[in-house]
Amino acid sequence: MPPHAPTIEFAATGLAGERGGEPVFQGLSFRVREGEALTVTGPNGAGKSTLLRVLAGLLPVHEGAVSFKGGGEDFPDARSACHYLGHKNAMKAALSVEENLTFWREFLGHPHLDPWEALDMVGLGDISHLPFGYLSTGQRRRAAIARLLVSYRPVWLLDEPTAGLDKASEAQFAELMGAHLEDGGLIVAATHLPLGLEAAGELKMGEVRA
Ligand SMILES: Nc1ncnc2c1ncn2[C@@H]1O[C@H](COP(=O)(O)OP(=O)(O)OP(=O)(O)O)[C@@H](O)[C@H]1O
Repeated sequence: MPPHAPTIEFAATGLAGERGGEPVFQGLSFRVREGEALTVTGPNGAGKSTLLRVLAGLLPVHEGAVSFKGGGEDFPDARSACHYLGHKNAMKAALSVEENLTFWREFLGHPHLDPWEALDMVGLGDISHLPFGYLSTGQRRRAAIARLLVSYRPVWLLDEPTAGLDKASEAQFAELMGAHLEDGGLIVAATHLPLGLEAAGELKMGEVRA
């Protein structure tokens, strides 16, 4: 990276989010810079998924702000800079795994790895021709993880990314996250499980509302 390149920074300031007109969290602030990871923890219903959806621009900011700096013309704001991996895998069951990734690569822009290359990285190279609907739960999650690799976005917002993965796939995903951080990306991940990210910061969310 050139010495004077701006530092990438993703931040929330005084953020509040709602669900169904009810407040879920408020007054939440954090800052994550390139190469850094933040894990979001808390009990069921604490608002982790709601927070990630607000950060991704999929739910409105009720109060406060989400900001992204240093992305230049390619990534002028938070919405354009974020990959969002939610609970659902966002793939069409009838299309092959490779066709799904080809669609996402074109849709999301900033093409990065070829679909076959990304599928190799998650250990699905041999079954890229199968309809997504034929895959096992863990294989589906790995295909969804490959989506992060076919299109480049500096911020990875991950909601329980390792749900359904076996130990070997968890370790493989930890390596992919590490490589993304080394490349100057950043990660915000909601999780109940350790993700194998060294030196990740932690944002603890509060108790479930009554
Ligand atoms: N569409 C919705 N309408 C109304 N309330 C909702 C809606 N979606 C979620 N909620 C409520 O918002 C609160 C936060 O839910 P959220 O899914 O963000 O929690 P979470 O911390 O991700 O939980 P988990 O650990 O179980 O995934 C919960 O009380 C939930 O019932």
